[in-house]
Amino acid sequence: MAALSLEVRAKSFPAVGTAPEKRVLENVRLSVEPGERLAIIGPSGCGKTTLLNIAAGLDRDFEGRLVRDRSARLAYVFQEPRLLPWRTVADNLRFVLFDDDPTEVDARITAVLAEVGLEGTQAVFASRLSLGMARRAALARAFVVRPDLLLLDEPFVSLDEPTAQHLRLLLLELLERHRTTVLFVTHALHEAIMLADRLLFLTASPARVLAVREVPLGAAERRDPLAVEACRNRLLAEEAELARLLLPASAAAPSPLAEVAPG
Ligand SMILES: Nc1ncnc2c1ncn2[C@@H]1O[C@H](COP(=O)(O)OP(=O)(O)OP(=O)(O)O)[C@@H](O)[C@H]1O
Repeated sequence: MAALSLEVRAKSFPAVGTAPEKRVLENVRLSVEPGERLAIIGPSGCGKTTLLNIAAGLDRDFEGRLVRDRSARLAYVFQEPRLLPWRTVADNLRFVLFDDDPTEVDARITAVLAEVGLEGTQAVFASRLSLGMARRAALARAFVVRPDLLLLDEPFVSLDEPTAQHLRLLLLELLERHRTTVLFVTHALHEAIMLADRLLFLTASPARVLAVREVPLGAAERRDPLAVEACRNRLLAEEAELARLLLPASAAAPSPLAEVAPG
């Protein structure tokens, strides 16, 4: 059985004031197998976050069907870290572990903070963290629940490229170590190639599925920026429609920096 199976026949946001009703998603189907990592890629504002919210069960106002094991533990890393600034790092993690044995909780928090490179920060208030550290803490809060299904919405947006790359490598390490099932959203094809097994491309709004492609890279190649770049260029060269979707018309030479800007 798939870890997640979703069919959105239609999703619209109702008219508000002078803004008319907006159709965002149309006939989008996807499924994620246990242990698989699926990336959703599409232009800014096409409906990626909306789709992720539906997959999470946060938005039930759509035509279609969501099938997910209700007993599966779900973690969601939002576009913004969404930490509670008045709580310490440890308390932010403790907040999502309320059902667990309190004697085990501290050890789990210490271990996961070490995994994300935040050892020794238990007592630091979240408001004191840099954005890079806050994003690490948000990853720690997701992994501390040992999720059966992890949803990520552009988890490295607004970071400088070296920091983002550092965190991508860290996330890849965590995903491989824990064999986590993942559904994640990004606008950056090189990030998707690095982290995902399969890529689902959405059209501009109202979003439909444009294409689904496997990522033919092994663990070592994912960590090699040149191999990722070559894979990306191959994909864009083979698929004219993807290139039109992801590259500005003026882009002469494909490069990660030429991709659509984050929203
Ligand atoms: N609650 C809402 N009410 C009305 N319109 C909304 C609402 N949430 C999102 N939208 C609109 O739906 C469309 C899709 O938004 P969504 O955030 O899902 O896109 P996205 O692909 O994730 O964008 P980005 O790449 O900028 O993160 C946008 O036009 C957005 O303005």
